[in-house]
Amino acid sequence: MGCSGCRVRFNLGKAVLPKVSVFFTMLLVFTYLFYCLAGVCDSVPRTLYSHQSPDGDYDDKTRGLDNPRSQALLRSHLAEELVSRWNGTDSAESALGDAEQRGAVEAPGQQLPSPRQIYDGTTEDGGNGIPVSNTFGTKKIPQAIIIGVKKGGTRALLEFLRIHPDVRAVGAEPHFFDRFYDKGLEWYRSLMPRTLDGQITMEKTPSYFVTKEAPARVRNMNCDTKLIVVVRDPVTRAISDYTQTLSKNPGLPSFQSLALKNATTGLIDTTWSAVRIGLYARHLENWLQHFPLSRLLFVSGERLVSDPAGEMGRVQDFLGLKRVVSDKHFYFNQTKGFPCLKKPEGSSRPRCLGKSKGRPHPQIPSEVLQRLRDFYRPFNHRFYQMSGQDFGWE
Ligand SMILES: Nc1ncnc2c1ncn2[C@@H]1O[C@H](COP(=O)(O)OS(=O)(=O)O)[C@@H](OP(=O)(O)O)[C@H]1O
Repeated sequence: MGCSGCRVRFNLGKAVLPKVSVFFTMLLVFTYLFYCLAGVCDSVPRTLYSHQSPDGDYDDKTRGLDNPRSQALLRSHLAEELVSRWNGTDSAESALGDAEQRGAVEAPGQQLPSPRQIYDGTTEDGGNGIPVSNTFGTKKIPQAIIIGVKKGGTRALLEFLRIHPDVRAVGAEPHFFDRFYDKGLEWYRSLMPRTLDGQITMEKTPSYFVTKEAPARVRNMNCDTKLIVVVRDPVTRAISDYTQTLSKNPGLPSFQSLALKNATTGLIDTTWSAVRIGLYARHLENWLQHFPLSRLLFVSGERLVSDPAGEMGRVQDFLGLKRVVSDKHFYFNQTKGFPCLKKPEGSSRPRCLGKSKGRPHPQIPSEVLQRLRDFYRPFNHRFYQMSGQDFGWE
């Protein structure tokens, strides 16, 4: 009896099953299309999270994003993703480093990276190995910008900040306020990563600090923008700047022939950008025409190397962030001679910034160094007065 019943059902199934399965397939397809049209598919996490939870558990937890617990969870996953971004720094950094160097030698308007390339931090090969398809949150104009100085340690600061779960930043330098201002604010905003409530959007473009028009432009965007300047002894900074250009143009004249107008008189050539950028007091004057001092934070490039956690504490306070980035995130890499990020919990290996950061500098004759120190001294003192901080450069 049981057997015949089965047979009957089996026979019946044989005849009806194809139609039923077509019906259910169509039903599933239409339901899916309906949900997509209703916009639900857009909120489903894609590549960024799919690898984190193959069992689909993560999707269930993150669907209700207006729930603060879910947002916190998502932020912690973003933090993991950002830490792994640092861990991929060697490959990513060479692309970024190249992009930065290109920026130093190319005319404005050339090699404009696409918004997606800028967001990924890969302006050339597009392949830094970071899955970025975060579809949560909204793109906002930055609330805080690292405006300078070139070769001050701006990349290190940005990368240290990026491990903070409440910071989201563009990988490469957008150069909006100096080169691409005519693209408009919407273009600029489109370059930004998406942020959730409570997260800060940031970017770094060190040339803003020395761009005459930049302060008024940033103020027009938002007069409450927080501005961070990483400053470094202007003599070392100039040599670092020269070293970068030399790495691209091995035939470059010597540092001293570029720094001095006349070797006999020892007159400094202030038209050389490597020298001019170090006149911090002059550039700061320009910014103070448009922003109160309280909107600016000066980070010591030297202390960012000798005490990264200490400087990061100040930066996080200034940005109104919880002090998440601390001592436990850093270790000093003897081979590189710089602080690097430790292995973050549950993530992969420790990483340092790439080869273009922390390069050996050429030897400069001591009398040229002395001449430059004498030249910068009054400007440095003026800068200490204006900023209310003594950076101890001598
Ligand atoms: N943790 C860590 N690792 C490596 N390098 C570090 C770090 N902290 C600060 N620095 C210093 O950063 C200098 C490069 O500065 P920037 O990143 O501002 O350069 S750039 O303007 O973006 O090209 C770079 O300059 P050079 O030493 O001349 O290469 C470094 O001295």
